[in-house]
Amino acid sequence: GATWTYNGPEGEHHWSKHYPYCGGAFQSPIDIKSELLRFDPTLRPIEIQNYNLSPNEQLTLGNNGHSVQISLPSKMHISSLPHRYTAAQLHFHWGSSGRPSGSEHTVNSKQYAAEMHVVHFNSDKYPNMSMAVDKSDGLAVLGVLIEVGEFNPAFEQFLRFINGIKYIDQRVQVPGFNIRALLPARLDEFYRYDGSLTTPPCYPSVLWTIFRNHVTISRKQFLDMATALYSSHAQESSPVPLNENFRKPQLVDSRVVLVSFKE
Ligand SMILES: NS(=O)(=O)c1c(F)c(F)c(S(=O)(=O)CCO)c(N[C@H]2CCCc3ccccc32)c1F
Ligand SMILES: [Zn+2]
Repeated sequence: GATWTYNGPEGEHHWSKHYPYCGGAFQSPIDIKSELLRFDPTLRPIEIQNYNLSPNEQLTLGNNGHSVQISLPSKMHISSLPHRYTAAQLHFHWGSSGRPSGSEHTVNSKQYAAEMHVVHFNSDKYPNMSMAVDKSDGLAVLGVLIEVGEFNPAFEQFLRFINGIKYIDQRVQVPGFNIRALLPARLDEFYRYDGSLTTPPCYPSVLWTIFRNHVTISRKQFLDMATALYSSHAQESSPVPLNENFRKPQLVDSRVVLVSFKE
C-alpha cells in the first residue's frame, strides 16, 4: 500500500486517508490511566510455550523500514488464552538519541524509553497472520515496556547484529535464543484491553496484554537501537534515520482496561 511514516505529510494524522480503520474506534496504543483500571480476578497468568529457542535454530532479524523485527517459529505460542495464539514476529518502538522516550503505551502519562511487541495470531481459527490480521479475535500482542538502566544480556543476542540491517529490507540470520528472557519476570501482572494494530492498516483485531513490570536495557543498548537504523535504502544519498517510530496514545472511549493485579 501507500508509504506511511510517523512524521511529516504521511504521518499518523494522515494515515486514515489511505487506511480508514486508523480513524476508527478501538485504536491502540492508549494511555493506561489508573482511573480506567478494573481488577479482574479471572485473568490468568500468561503461559507461553517453546519460547526458549536453541542456538541451532536461525531467526531472521530484519529492518522493514518501520521497525526492527525478528521472525518467530510457529512452535512458539501462548497457551493461556481462550484460543491458541501462535507467534509470528516481534518488533520494537523507540525514541531517539535526543529523546529517550519512545514507548507506544504510556502509564499515567509516563512514556517509557521503548516498547517491545510480540505479535501472535489465533491459530485455532486462522491458518496464518494474513487471514487473522483483520479479524476481531485474530491477534494477541504481548507488550513490554523498556527503561534505560541495567545492561540486558538477552537484548544483546540480537543487538550485536543490528549493524547488519542498517537499511530498509536488509535481513540477517541470527542464532535462536531464549525469547522468554526478553520478557519481565512476572507474567501474572498485566493490563488487558481490546485494541488495534498501532500501524496502518490499524485493524481493531488485537487483544493487548501489557506487562505491569518493565525491563531495562543499558544506555548504550538503547542508543544502538535508536541510532543504528535507517528507513531508506543503502545506496540512497540522503539517509533517513529510523527513530521515534511510535504512535501517540488514542481515545479510549468507553473501553475498560482490565488488570490482573491489585495495588
Ligand atoms: N504495534 S503492532 O500493531 O504490533 C505492529 C507494528 F507496529 C508493526 F510495525 C508491524 S510491522 O513490523 O509488520 C510493519 C508494519 O506492519 C506489525 N506487523 C504485523 C501486522 C501487519 C501484518 C503482519 C504480518 C506478519 C507479522 C506481523 C504483522 C505490527 F503488528
Ligand atoms: Zn508494535
